[in-house]
Amino acid sequence: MIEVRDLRKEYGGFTAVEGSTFSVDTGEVYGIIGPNGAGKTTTLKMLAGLLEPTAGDVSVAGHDAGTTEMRRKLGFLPEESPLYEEMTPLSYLHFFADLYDVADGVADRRIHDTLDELDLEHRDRQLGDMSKGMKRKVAIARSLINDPDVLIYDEPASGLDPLTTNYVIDFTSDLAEQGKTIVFSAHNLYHVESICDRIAIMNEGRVVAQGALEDLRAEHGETEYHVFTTVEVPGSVQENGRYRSVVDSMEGVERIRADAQAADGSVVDIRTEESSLEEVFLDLAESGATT
Ligand SMILES: Nc1ncnc2c1ncn2[C@@H]1O[C@H](COP(=O)(O)OP(=O)(O)OP(=O)(O)O)[C@@H](O)[C@H]1O
Repeated sequence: MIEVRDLRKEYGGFTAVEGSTFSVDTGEVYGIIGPNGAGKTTTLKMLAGLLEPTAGDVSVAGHDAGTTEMRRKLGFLPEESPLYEEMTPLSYLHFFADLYDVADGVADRRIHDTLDELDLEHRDRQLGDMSKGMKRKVAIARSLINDPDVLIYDEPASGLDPLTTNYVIDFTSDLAEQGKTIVFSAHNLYHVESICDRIAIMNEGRVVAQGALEDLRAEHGETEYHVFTTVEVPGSVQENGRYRSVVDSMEGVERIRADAQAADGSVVDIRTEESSLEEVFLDLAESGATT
């Protein structure tokens, strides 16, 4: 659905994005994470056809980025969505429906259905008088006005309280279940972990790792084995009447088993702990790894 090849963006002499190559399948949720300034917004804007790449290719649903055909298939949610403050949600959304040539009857139904799904109250209040969360919901409704196949969301839950954040993330996940293809950036790795099929980690303009979380963990993460024994073994700490040792390999587990047996004890429990996305991310960001 989305193909990105060798994408590069320079601002003046500064390279903000370099050599990005990835693809997103139909119905997939693809998360882009990375520290501040990694190039996420720049990448998303190029995907949405709002920023001309210095080099490289982007195609969305078979159309080049920026073409009218592509825009009709796409909904973009910017990181900050300035709305026309004097408009109400209804007048604002009808205005954009007109821009997309959505027939009046269809627009009416779509706007009300979407605002119902988003649980937006006070639809006749001016946008300038609405809370941040309400404004974000209106911006999300705007991204859906043309019933696009592809959604590009730049930090959809940025600056929202935890309740509204959960609402927006769940809503995004529901959109994916309805078959939309979604690319989004986020700073909250838990959200990315919970709803993304695949993830790209960006650092200093480059995609330094990408894949399903399990693959990223296998390639860049670590597995820790927490081994509980009935007796003290070298390196163990006492915990609730037993002893816990932490090792990073099965050989380590076998060594502890042998140590425990030699002290007339035994292994009573082994727990596996995988690196979280946060740990993989921090390792990659700190090592400045590149692909
Ligand atoms: N219009 C611009 N002119 C010059 N430099 C820019 C411009 N827009 C972005 N940059 C620079 O490009 C780099 C990437 O910025 P970008 O906004 O894409 O990062 P980001 O990963 O989205 O960051 P954040 O998480 O803080 O939103 C940064 O160093 C930024 O300062």
